[in-house]
Amino acid sequence: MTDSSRPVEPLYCPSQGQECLAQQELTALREQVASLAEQAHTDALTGVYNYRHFRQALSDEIERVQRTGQPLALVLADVDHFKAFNDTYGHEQGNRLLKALAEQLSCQLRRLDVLCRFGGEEFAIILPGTALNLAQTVAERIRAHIARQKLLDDCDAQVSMSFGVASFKPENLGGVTELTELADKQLYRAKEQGRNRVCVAEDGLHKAESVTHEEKAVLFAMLRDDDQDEHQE
Ligand SMILES: Nc1nc2c(ncn2[C@@H]2O[C@H](COP(=O)(O)OP(=O)(O)OP(=O)(O)O)[C@@H](O)[C@H]2O)c(=O)[nH]1
Repeated sequence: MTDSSRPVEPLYCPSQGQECLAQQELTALREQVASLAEQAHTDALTGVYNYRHFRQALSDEIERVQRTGQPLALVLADVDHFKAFNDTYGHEQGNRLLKALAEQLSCQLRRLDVLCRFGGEEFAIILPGTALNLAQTVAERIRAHIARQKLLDDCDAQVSMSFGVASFKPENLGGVTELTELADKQLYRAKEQGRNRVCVAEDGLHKAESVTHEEKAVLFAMLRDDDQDEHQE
């Protein structure tokens, strides 16, 4: 049943007031969409970028390296003995520590660097246009900064972080996963060697672990030749 006494509102009224209202609604909607998009890329606890954003940003940067030949470095940073911190001071205080660390890391970086929470107590820092030796210097500076910082007003715990650094070169095969693994290996070494230190994937490691397209083609040709020789014998 319809209420015939109620005036039917047109979907669109070309009077100025209606247009204004529609414009306001559109603006509000756009803001909501932008805010949702931002949330999808932000870590809720620390406010830095999340893992999803990390993979996207690193992939974009690798593509840029392949186009421009500019250097690119990745740093993985992990809080030392964070479980012990949580056990001693509580999970909430652990959360506050992660927030404080994200702030300290971020204030040590340039605007174009990308700081992300990689997961748990681990952060990733993408350093565009940065060669390996410079990335090592940056990681070392951050390490020293964190180690001497009083991170929480109400807690005297001394906190340190370990760092793994790797760089991407256009001649390397692989992408996001391979570069992340390289940095992660170095982070593991830093932990093994006693923590609160920076370990770096030497250039030699890149070259030894990667094979160019040309080298691959030669290797396959050699294998095919061997195969044919075996069949002929
Ligand atoms: N408070 C808090 N704790 C977290 C969060 N994410 C992960 N953790 C804790 O971080 C701890 C990480 O422990 P481990 O992986 O053993 O590492 P660790 O104690 O830092 O030891 P090393 O890395 O070897 O120095 C675990 O106890 C997790 O529960 C978080 O968002 N908040």
